[in-house]
Amino acid sequence: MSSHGAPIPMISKPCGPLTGTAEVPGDKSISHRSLILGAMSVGETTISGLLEGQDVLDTAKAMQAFGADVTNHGGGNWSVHGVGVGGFAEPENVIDCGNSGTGVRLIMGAMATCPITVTFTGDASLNGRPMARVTDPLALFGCQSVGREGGRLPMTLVGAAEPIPVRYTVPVPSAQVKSAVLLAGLNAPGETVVIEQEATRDHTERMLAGFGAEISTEVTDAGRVITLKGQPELQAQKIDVPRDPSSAAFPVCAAIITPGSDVLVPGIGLNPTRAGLFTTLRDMGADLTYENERLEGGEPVADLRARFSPDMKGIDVPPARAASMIDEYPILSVVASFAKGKTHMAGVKELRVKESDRIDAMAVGLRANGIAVEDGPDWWTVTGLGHGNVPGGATSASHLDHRIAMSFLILGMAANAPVSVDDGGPIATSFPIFEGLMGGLGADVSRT
Ligand SMILES: O=C(O)C1=C[C@@H](OP(=O)(O)O)[C@@H](O)[C@H](O)C1
Ligand SMILES: C=C(OP(=O)(O)O)C(=O)O
Repeated sequence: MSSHGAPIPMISKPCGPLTGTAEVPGDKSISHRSLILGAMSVGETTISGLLEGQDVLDTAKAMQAFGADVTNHGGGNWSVHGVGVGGFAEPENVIDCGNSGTGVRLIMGAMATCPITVTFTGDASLNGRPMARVTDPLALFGCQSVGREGGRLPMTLVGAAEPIPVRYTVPVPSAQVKSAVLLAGLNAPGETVVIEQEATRDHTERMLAGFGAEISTEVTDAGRVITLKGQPELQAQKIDVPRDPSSAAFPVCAAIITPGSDVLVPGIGLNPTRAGLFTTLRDMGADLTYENERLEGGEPVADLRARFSPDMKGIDVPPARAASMIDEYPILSVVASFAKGKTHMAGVKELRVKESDRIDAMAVGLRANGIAVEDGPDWWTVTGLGHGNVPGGATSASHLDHRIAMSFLILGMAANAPVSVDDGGPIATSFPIFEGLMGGLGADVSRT
């Protein structure tokens, strides 16, 4: 992939209606957790529908380096023979998590209460992202760390030989921080308690319960209080990874902005901690319906039907919804460009510390394509021009950020002139079949 290699410039040209069925790959968050929890279990965990994006492949490789037996059986079917809670061996080499914040932060948590020393690194994007948000709470367990200035990778962690349990209030809305603390708590005696003021994606809690840990969540005035009993024996599971709502966002939004489109995106999880974008699109007046609503593995799932929506209006996106759509703001800003009026997005400071500063990356790129964007430290406003009025025509920098690259390529499908990105390589981290899938619906996306 190009975050370690040559850039892959790409172009997206205005296209006719997008039609057909878009089967998006497995959920990235659940795929990482399946491999990590499988590696911390006793017995063989089998996984179907694993996302085979580079982020997840890097986590698979890491689990192998910690002593788990990870096997790819083909067709998205994988198995992990775990080493049990506290059973991680010391890797012989540096752990390279590539572009993945989820991978590195969850793995740091998982090793922090094992008596091993591990050095972590990543690509230029990951090595610029803040890690103190994870190493600060891990220090409370007794895990030491030393990294570059500002708590950046490469970084070495010395796991606690005699970990103590922790009570920790997460200071930023982050499922990665919450999950790192919970995974560290697995190998500490007694109860580890994590308090989050804003609800973030709850896959770690749900999956830990599925693997047999004693974990409970109480909703209080202080927020969600999550209590985990340490040192359980996790039991291997059979996991069927659902399709990723964050990937579904791209064909859904493409259909909404491209004249004449009608696209079905089947089997998408509507866990309320993930589905904020779809609510927002409906609030803007998008023609997005949920068909065949059902429960799968205890989670709400539906087939999404997205149709061209010429009459959308800009809205104020409620800040309380931010955590449930945090990865979807870049593509929402593209849809907002085709709505009439201003879309205001506030309470989104976290966007500045993702694979790129996503507010800045989108603001600069949208302006170059003829859209007015204002921004401040934790907010931005996009002034939509309505359908048929978005100029396009520019080449944008993707900053080693898959969501920025995909968002601009979707913009090009409905703008008046083609839109290019300097590097589509990072798309392989989360959505390796993006180009073929969008092409199959009728989009004109290619490498230049
Ligand atoms: O826990 C996870 O799987 C993720 C949490 C979010 O990050 P933060 O926890 O930093 O908000 C999200 O942006 C990321 O894509 C996946
Ligand atoms: C923020 C993201 O991922 P990560 O933090 O795992 O790099 C993302 O996929 O949008």
